[in-house]
Amino acid sequence: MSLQMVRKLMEVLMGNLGVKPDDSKIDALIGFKMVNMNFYPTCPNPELTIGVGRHSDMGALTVLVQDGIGGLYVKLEEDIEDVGKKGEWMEIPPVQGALVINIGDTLQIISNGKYKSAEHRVGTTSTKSRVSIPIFTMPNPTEKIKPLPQLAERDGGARFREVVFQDYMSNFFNNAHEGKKSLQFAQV
Ligand SMILES: O=C(O)CCC(=O)C(=O)O
Ligand SMILES: [Fe+2]
Repeated sequence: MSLQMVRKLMEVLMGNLGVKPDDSKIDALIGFKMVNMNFYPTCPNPELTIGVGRHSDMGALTVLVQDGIGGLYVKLEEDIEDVGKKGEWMEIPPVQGALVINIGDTLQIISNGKYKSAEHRVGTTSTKSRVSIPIFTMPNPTEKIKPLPQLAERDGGARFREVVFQDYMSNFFNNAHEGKKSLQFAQV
């Protein structure tokens, strides 16, 4: 997936909220990219071992390539028929050729909470090792992020304060991950 497609996706997601940030704003929100390569070796005691603890990603959108092993779980934000109840963990089954797109904290902040960042975790298995490659698109470190003014106005107030992304990132990396606690840094 090219950055072009992530930009398009951002435009669609913003369009659904009835806002149209200009191209330079969108580019500033996704302009900083990082690729991780995760290897989860087989684990003799998967029930005692965490692959990645529960967290949300800090950027705008994460594009994730996973192999065929599985082990990525996302927490349901609300009841979904035939899928599960709010608060339950749902495995995101690997689908050949498919990418997983995660919403990150930045998108939650700029949408004034309309989009929720996905809380997720990774489990391990005793029989197969796993590889995943997330591509994180994030705001430029000097970018100030806050709810888009049009949305804050419509909602009768901003639910998040303005933060410089660099500071958000420091807070994210300097504290142990505990679900979506990272977002509290930007809460008003
Ligand atoms: O391995 C995965 O599927 C996800 C990894 C992850 O959540 C992360 O690197 O932020
Ligand atoms: Fe993640």
